[in-house]
Amino acid sequence: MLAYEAVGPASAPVVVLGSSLGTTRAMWAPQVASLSADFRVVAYDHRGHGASPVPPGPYAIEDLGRDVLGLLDHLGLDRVHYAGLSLGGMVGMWLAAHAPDRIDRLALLCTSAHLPPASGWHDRAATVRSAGMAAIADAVVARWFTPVFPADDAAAFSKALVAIDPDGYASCCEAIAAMDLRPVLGWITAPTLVIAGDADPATPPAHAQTIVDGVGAAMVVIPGAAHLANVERPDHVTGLLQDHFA
Ligand SMILES: O=C(O)CC1=CCC(=O)O1
Repeated sequence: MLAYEAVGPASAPVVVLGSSLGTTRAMWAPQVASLSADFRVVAYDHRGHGASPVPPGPYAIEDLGRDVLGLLDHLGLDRVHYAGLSLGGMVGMWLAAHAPDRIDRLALLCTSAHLPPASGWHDRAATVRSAGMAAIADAVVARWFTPVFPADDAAAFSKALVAIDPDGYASCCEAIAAMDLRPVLGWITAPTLVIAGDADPATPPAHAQTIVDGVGAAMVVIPGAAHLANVERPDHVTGLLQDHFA
């Protein structure tokens, strides 16, 4: 069972939050306090991350999506809103396409339906398996925040990244390498909001546009945000999620 935390009124509509590769549910701290005033917020750790189990890899996005369906079943939740950033957004697209009866409204942040080249993900998986998470930390965190983001805060995210299990992280890299969700975007019927950071070098706004074109979604580009836009522009992102799920 995935590790999770649930905050907010037990009878309120549920918002499930899926985080990015190399982070835990703590990534959503800037949103949880505000969202939990009106929603039951369930933030979880992907398999291979945080306090969730690390089954043997490689993983597929479908595996991560079925983990979330298992969590919903465990919690007795038939239908929820879902917001996912990056890897969390990939899981959100899979869920909304393959389990449309379980997903009410969908928010996809700083994510992509297809993120080649696969060789880059296999190289990254091999690096962390042989040399550990510290070998990739500086390069990864440089894509998460713009240069004006406070260095101490970036260092805290780097420390959390280095604490992720290398096998779990590598197996999620392999899931991204094999992912191509473009053919199923048209299956998504949930009202969808796509959010991009204007300075995101990992999943730039062009990737968001592909999702918008495939789903028929609304799109917002956040100024002054790199990949972890919900951390760098917390109030803007929280407001968008509150409006979309209201
Ligand atoms: O780690 C990166 O390079 C950016 C990223 C891609 C998928 C994800 O969750 O983060």
